[in-house]
Amino acid sequence: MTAIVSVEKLTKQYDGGVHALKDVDLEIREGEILALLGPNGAGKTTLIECICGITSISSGHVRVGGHDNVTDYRAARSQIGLVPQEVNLEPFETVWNTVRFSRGLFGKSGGDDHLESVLKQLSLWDKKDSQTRALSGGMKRRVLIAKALSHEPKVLFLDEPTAGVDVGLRKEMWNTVADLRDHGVTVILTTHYIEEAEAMADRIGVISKGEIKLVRDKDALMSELGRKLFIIELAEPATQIPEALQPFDLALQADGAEMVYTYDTTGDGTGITRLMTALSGTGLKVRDVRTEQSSLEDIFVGLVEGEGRS
Ligand SMILES: Nc1ncnc2c1ncn2[C@@H]1O[C@H](COP(=O)(O)OP(=O)(O)OP(=O)(O)O)[C@@H](O)[C@H]1O
Repeated sequence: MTAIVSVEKLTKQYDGGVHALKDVDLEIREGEILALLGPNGAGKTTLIECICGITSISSGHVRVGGHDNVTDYRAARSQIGLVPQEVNLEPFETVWNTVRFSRGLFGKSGGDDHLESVLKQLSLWDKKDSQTRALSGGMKRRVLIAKALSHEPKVLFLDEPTAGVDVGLRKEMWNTVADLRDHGVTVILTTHYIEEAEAMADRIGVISKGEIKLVRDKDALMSELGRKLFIIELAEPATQIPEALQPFDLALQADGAEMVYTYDTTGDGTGITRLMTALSGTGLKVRDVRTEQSSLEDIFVGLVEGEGRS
């Protein structure tokens, strides 16, 4: 694994005493999409701003592409593209001039080929001569991404890319980000939306009260959560699991009124047919059956319990 960003024991205490980040360790892999999920005030923006060098760090180290973002600030910063939460475009400027200007801010001249390929990749090439005020909301957000990619960074940060946008635009943004990843861009995004992390990320990091609670491959997390409960409500409560049902490892709940079978949705078969066949031979009468599933939301809520709303 190559780490493009490496965060070591990062602490941030704002003037006034807020301890926004506590001993954060994080490695971001080249080519991945990492979603940082956390409730309001968890420290997501502070973490991004510390990595990007916008906010000073209190202690610890951040390296971007091997460059320390304090002692080697310019080199570290040049590797980063940052897409802010707010759309902050010059309304009367053309798309082309907007991205050229951003590139110039990093002291880079030329690069028209790069800018052309970025605009094409983001489906903005036919809008290059349009003023930004004439663009749709989705296009404006894509211009922000084009600006952030104008100086050829290695890693792109998106701070809540879909905050306050409608469902259609949100899906459009998900597709754009997936496409960027397919073109080799490393993406770190922050979000409140669990379904957004689920839709886009290769890995998910959960941050709460300034601490990273967990960083896991999404697929591993999902397969862990892929467990489902098949609940059999009995007409008469049972005092024990009948011998014939022992292989199914059932649990009794609700004072024996329910038998619970846990199965893995990612496996080949659920085993429910075999269970029901075995059940019919026991003489137990079934009132009803239902299924329940644990979700990423359950885990998330468990991890950040007691904090602001997500
Ligand atoms: N400039 C600042 N000065 C003092 N405290 C700050 C400053 N910026 C953020 N904080 C505090 O640091 C903590 C983390 O805030 P941060 O904005 O990083 O969280 P967040 O996870 O991005 O939240 P949100 O999802 O609401 O944007 C909060 O308690 C916040 O009030």
